[in-house]
Amino acid sequence: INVAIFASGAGSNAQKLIDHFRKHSQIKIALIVCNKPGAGVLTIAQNEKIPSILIEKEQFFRGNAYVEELKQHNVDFIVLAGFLWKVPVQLIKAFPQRIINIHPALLPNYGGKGMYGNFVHEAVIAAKETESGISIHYVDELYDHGQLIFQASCTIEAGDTPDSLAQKIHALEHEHYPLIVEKVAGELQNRVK
Ligand SMILES: N[C@@H]1O[C@H](COP(=O)(O)O)[C@@H](O)[C@H]1O
Repeated sequence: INVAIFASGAGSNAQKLIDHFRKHSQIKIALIVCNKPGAGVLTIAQNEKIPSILIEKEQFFRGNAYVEELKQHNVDFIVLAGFLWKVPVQLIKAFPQRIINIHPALLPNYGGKGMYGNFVHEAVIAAKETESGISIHYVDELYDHGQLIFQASCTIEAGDTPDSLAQKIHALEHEHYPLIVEKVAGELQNRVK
């Protein structure tokens, strides 16, 4: 199973996924797709010698959504890891039940357009929530909306700030995302056999 990681930021989740699947016999991180010039994840791709493509808005939303490029890299499964653009229907149709995303909050709360990075943690803390967490879900036409696959939570202590909460959330993401990708992509492997 060839996996493409879509990311817009630093790429800490991408790095954990690359480390986890480095010696994996069935699942390979085959491509990094990024929409932000200079993003940290592009440096990770270079260091790891993994092909990467920098995508343009025009072609992504009004062109072929890079479906051809993904096919050229024999991509079977797409993992969003801090990718900030909504996935166009064309791409969802080309990869049915083969695109998953991780969101740094307990969906269905604190999801949707504009709800990313520290904006999420600020909103969670402002609402005086006592817990937060991560949500991994299949991607559909709406932001942070598709069928849930997995959630894990952490408590919010009195002194927590958006930054300290972000640290706790990243720890949960790095612990669980590689294992969930392995499980879901592994099931795909059995489906395509
Ligand atoms: N969607 C969110 O964006 C962040 C990306 O972090 P990184 O993987 O680029 O470090 C993660 O917290 C993820 O949940």
